[in-house]
Parts: sequence; structure tokens; C-alpha cells
Amino acid sequence: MRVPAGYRTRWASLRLLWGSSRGLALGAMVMLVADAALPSLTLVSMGRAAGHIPGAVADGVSSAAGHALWWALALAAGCFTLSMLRGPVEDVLSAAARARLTAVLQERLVRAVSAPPGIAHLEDPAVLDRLSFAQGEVMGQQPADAPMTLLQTAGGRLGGLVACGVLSGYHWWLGLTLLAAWLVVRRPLGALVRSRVGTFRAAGEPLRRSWYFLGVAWRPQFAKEVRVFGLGEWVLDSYQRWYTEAMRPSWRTVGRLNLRVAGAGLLVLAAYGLGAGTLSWDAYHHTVGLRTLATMLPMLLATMPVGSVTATDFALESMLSALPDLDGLEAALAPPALPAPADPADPEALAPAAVAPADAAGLPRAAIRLEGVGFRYPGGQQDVLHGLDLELPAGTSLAVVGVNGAGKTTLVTLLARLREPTAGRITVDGHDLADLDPAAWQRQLAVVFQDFTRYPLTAAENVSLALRHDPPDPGALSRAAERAGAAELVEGLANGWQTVLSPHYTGGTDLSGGQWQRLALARALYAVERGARVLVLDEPTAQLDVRAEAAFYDRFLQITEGTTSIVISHRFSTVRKADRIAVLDAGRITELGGHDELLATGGQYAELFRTQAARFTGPASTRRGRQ
Ligand SMILES: Nc1ncnc2c1ncn2[C@@H]1O[C@H](COP(=O)(O)OP(=O)(O)OP(=O)(O)O)[C@@H](O)[C@H]1O
Repeated sequence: MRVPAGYRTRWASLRLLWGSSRGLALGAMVMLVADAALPSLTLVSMGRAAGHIPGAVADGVSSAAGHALWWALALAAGCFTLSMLRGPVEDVLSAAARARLTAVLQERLVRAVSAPPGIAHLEDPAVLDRLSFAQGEVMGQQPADAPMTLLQTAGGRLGGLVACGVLSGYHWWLGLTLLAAWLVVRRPLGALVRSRVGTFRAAGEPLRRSWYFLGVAWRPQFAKEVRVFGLGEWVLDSYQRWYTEAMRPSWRTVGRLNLRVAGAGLLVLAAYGLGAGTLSWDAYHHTVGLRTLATMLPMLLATMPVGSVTATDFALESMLSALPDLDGLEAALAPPALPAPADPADPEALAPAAVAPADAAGLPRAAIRLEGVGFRYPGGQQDVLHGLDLELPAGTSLAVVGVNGAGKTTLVTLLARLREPTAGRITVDGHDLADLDPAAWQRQLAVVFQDFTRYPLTAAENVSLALRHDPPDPGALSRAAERAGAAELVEGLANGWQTVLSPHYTGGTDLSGGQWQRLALARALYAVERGARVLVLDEPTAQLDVRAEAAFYDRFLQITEGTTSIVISHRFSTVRKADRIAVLDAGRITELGGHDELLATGGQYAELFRTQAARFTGPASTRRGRQ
């Protein structure tokens, strides 16, 4: 029999709880029984106590009837106390389950998105939609709360069913009528909840856009421009516009369902009218005692949870809907399985032998080679790189220059195996990069990206992060800082290497753009100190002042010493000391050679170099200098 997806997900969420803590799962089951039994038990015991009141009043509290009242009151008080304790106990259990399951789910999520060696999946809108659903970001509900919420709502629902059963003990048809009425109203109410959740799910991208604008309103990185350009109102309007766009498609459906809910609601009202009317009729004709009356009247209301739908049901559906997203991400992002080795006993077996990726340790010893490398971004209209052929002998430096958008950074991402070429291949000492273990290859690299990360950690952690498994080596830290021109900067920090580089934490501070850039360079050089063999610097001097840039130029040979290095820069003073310079133009290498050689050729490099040099030596700059 095929189990509907909703039930499979519910079952999966319970398995998740069971798998992460048997104790919590058993505790939750006990609470489910309590939720199911205690409301009716409390009402029955209270009704019983009420039924003893006339006898106790007539015969006195010391009489047998009085004793019966005391016992009944004690039982009712016990049940009531237990009922009152349910909420706090469930809160404690839910908090513990949330903490444990959040850790489990977050770990799975982080592993799933970190599994691919590249970054293309993180730019795929479908993956990003799933990611934000799996995190519970879009719905504002934590998937980790799903199992406990599920058990609590199930307990409530069972409690309503028990109340219907108790009412059926009074008039068999009354409990059944209320149950039937609630089941009728539950259908459109359930559909309403599912449609609402479906609306959110169908609108991943507009919702992500609307949340983005909400973030712009309060995240520190946007604060300056929001104020200076007066973007406050626009941010709010944009948030509302995208949210409305996301929700609009569901309005008609919701309207229709609301009408059905209202119709079914009348049916429930009629069923309650029937119940209350029957009790009144019986009371009027003295065919019902005080005990039954005191029990059954409130019992009518206790049937509500069997069919009513509240905000908790919407929250539960939202939480549950996130679980398949996590499974889907794991399946979609898992590395492809190695082909099974052929069965040597089976001569017909065609499966190739499993090939483990080659180890990249110690590479390159000879050369990195680009062989007809081309690249087009997913969904892009044209190639960004076209048939690049280039050799980078180990231990030499190559500078790549070119105008904005020429493809320089894209080339770096291919070399770092963050993206795969769409044509041709890159080899390292003859091994196709695609056959190397990506993580092992990436450990051979030390890269300063153009948009490097500013970690809110200590200066020492910022520099030694790539080798965080080893304790930071003070000697290597100092040497890296020295070569990156960051030694003075670290010395000047309040706590030296131990200063936290973020004003968002107590005792923390921030650095200027250029200071951060030196630290990012020190991070790469520290990785080189500890064994990385390829140094890639993408715009390493873009934020440096003229003096720091000149110092970088002076230290270029020292910085790149012992590595195979690639430097990308628009500042020609930064690149001219490289062994070779490649000019990249619209994704093609148009010139290649040493600085003097390229100047002599009189091509694009020479033109760009002279244009830049003229800014510092020409009459205009001289004039400006005199002012
Ligand atoms: N993630 C991306 N998705 C789609 N296209 C991209 C992406 N990143 C870059 N591009 C496109 O690829 C081309 C090359 O970009 P790239 O960043 O490699 O240029 P660049 O030479 O490094 O430029 P710059 O000197 O401005 O840093 C550009 O036309 C850009 O629009």
C-alpha cells in the first residue's frame, strides 16, 4: 500500500526523534498519553465530585457521602494538577528536543552543502530555495520542533476523541455526531493549512527576495547606504511588494476554502447546539443527575481538539515540509558514487574498476597546464573563457591582467576547482585536475580572493584559519605577517594576535579595508608556510595605499618565493615583477611574456601600462601634485 507523503514525513520526523534521543522520545510518548487522557479524566473526576455535593450537604461532611466527596475532590484535584503540569513539562521536553535535533539537522545541512568541492550549487536558485526551506527560514518555523509538535497535536487530537467517547457513554449518538461534525470541518481547515504552506513553497524566490529586503533594514553591512541614500521606505516597500507577489496566487484559493470552512463551521455549531439542547432538555425533565450534567457540559468543549485546526497545525505543516528538503539537498549534493568494482568471477562484467581520486599532496612538481579551457556559467548566454592554453611551470609566477569582466577571477575559481571547465581540461603534473581529490588539491592552494572573508575572530585565528587543526605556530604567524606587511598592524592591536577583529563582540575592534587586505595576504602566506604550494592572489593590492603597494612590489619575489603563483591585478606596478604576464581579453589570452618583452611588443599590455604610468608621471598629475 502506498503511504501518502504527509504520513511518511510524519513517521520520518518521529524516527528522527527516536534516533537522536530514546529518553526524549519516550518522555514525549508519555506526554501524548497524558494529553489524550487527562482532559477527560479531569472533567469526569470533577463531575463525580459535583455529584457528591448534594449528599454531603444533606448528611454532613463527616458522613459517608461527605467522605465520598472528599475522595472525589482529592482525585479531581490530582487530575487537575497533573493537567496543569502538562504544559511546563512539555515545554522542557520540547526545548531539550529542539536543542538536540537542531544540532543534528544543522550538521546534516552543513555537510550536505559542503559536500560538493565547487561553489556552483550555491548560486543555483533551486538549491537556495531548498536551503532556505530546510533551515525553516522562509516559514519562520524550526524543522527541529516537528516531532514534539506532532506528538503534542496528536495527543490533543486523541484527547478530543476520548471526550467524544465519553459523551457517547451518555448518549451514543451525541459523541458520534460531534465527531462527525468535527471531521467534516477538519477537511477544509486542513486544506486551508496545506494550501497556505503550498503557497509559501511555491514562492521560494519571491519570499527569499522579500526576506532579503527585511535583512537590508537591520544588517550592519547595509546600514550606511540605507541612511546616506535614504533607502528606509524603499526597503520596506520592496519587502512588502515581494511578499505580496509571493502570496497573491493563494488569495482566491484561500477565499474559496474560507467559505467552505464557514459552511462546515455552521455544522459544528449545530452539533454543539444539539448537545447543549439535549443536556438542557434532560436537566429540565430531571432525567439527568448533577454528576452527569457537570461532566458532560464541559466535555462538549473538550471534543474540540479532535477536529479544530489552530496556528499550531500550520506551524506543524511548515516544520514537516522542511524535512524532505533536507533529504533532497543531501541526495542532490552528494558526490557521485564510485562505480562498483567489476566482479572478477564474472567474465561478462562490464563495470569499470573503481578509481579513487589521485592524491594531490606535493603537487605541482612540474607544471600546471590549461589545455583548451573554456567556461560558461550555468544559464549564461556565452562563454566567459574560450580555449585557453597556458603552461605555468612549478615554482614560477604568472600575472594575469585584463579589463573588468575579462574572466580573470573565473579562471581562479577553475584553478581552485570551485568550478569545472565546460571545455578542455586543467592538468597538474599531467594529472587531470578532475581526477584529483578536490579537498586535497584545495589544500595545496593558498588564495587571497578579491572578496576575501573578514572573520569575526582573533587576528591569530584569522591568519591561521586554514590550518586550524594545528595550534597556531607563533614563528610562522610572525613571518607571514612580516611578509604581508601586517606585522606593525598586529603589534598595534590592543591584545596583539589575540584581539578579536569585530566591533560586534566585547573588546573587539575593526580594521580598515587595507589592513584587512594585509591580514588576508598573511592568511595565504601562513598557509604557504605550512605547506601550500600554489599561491593565488586576486587583486592583493586593491585596497592598499601607495606606500603599501610599493612595499608589496618590493617584496613580490619574497612573497612568491618557493611557490607556483598567480597574481591578478589592475595595478601594473604589482604585476611587473612576475616571471610572465598574460593579458586576458574577453576570455582569451592575447599576450604572454615578461614585462619588458610585452612593453617592447607595444600591444594592449604596453598601452595599459603606459596609460597607468602616465597618471603618475604625466602633466595632469604633476599639476595636481603642485596644487
Ligand atoms: N557567478 C556568476 N554567474 C554568472 N556570470 C558570472 C558570475 N561571475 C562572473 N560572471 C560573469 O563572468 C564574466 C567574467 O567575470 P570575472 O569576475 O571572471 O571577471 P574579472 O576579469 O575578474 O573582472 P574584474 O577585473 O572586474 O574583477 C563577467 O562578464 C561576469 O558578468
